[in-house]
Amino acid sequence: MSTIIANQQYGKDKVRLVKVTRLPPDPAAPHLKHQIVTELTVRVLLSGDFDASYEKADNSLVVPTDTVKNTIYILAKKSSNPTLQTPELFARELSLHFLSKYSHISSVDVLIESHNWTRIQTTTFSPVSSSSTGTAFPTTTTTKEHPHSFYRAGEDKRVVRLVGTRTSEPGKTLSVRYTLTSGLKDLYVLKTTGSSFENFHKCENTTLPEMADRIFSTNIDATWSYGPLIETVGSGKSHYEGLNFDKFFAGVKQMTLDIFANHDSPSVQNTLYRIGDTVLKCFREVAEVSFVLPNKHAFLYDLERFGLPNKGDEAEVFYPVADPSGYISATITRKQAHL
Ligand SMILES: O=c1[nH]c(=O)c2[nH]c(=O)[nH]c2[nH]1
Repeated sequence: MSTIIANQQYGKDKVRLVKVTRLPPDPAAPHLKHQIVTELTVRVLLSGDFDASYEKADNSLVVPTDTVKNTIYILAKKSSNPTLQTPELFARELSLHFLSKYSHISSVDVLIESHNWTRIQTTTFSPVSSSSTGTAFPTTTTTKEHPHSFYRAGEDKRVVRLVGTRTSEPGKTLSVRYTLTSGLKDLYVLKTTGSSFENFHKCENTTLPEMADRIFSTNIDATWSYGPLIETVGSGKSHYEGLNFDKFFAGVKQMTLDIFANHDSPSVQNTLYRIGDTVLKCFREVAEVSFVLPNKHAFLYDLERFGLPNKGDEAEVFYPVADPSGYISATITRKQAHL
């Protein structure tokens, strides 16, 4: 006989949902329909007393993955964070729902990706005629946020992974220990200078030249965690309450962009470290932060063959390659004071 020892989880993956929130009309412009949109991709995996379903084909305790999917949509409708714009809060609602409704579930693993729908700024164009040519050039006059139209600003996503584990006896007041990481994914950035890679290790296998100036392009994944989070339902005691997740997300994204842009990078490794160090200095609540920064290479195209200079200060034409890329990652935390 065999036995299950790990990874006993099942549930629904890639559940896609869009939620539209209708805001109350503005008395000054009641005809405008002010709305908010949130698009999420959700995975919910359950663990618990399910060995019999794997080992004995006994489905009596198996909450169908179809029910899991329905529950995601039902809670999206009923959420007390109605816009779903803070995915950490929706993840907690999902986790608490499954743990409180099904006493044989011991742990709920929720993964949410929130897609980057950004409100469109519309502009009123006033055509201006050029006196010499008579051509009409559009010049902008006013810009305003559109009440209900959005564009996908990028493939970057806000991500949350929450594992809620029951710490109380089934049937008693529910206490939960959460492991929570927030993050951002696929933040694709590029700088055309202000990046170098020099004085690296060399051996007979090395062909890479010293690079005093290069393109730096990467697709950033960052995740950060908050230390232990514990909640006893109904007690008013929850570590979750005091955390401003939107502030952390906006802050980490902005710090990442600022340091990427402003720091003269001697290597991807050092830029990664500087971003992490800044996040930990600015946000005491963040216990550790992890990054994955693929180094997406763009090589100089050899135009010398055609008598065209394309090196050093005259380097202008490059060819970006999808594969292979460098892969630079690290998890960073505060140094412990020595006792
Ligand atoms: O920033 C870099 N780090 C590396 O480790 C590396 N290796 C490489 O070939 N190019 C680069 N660039």
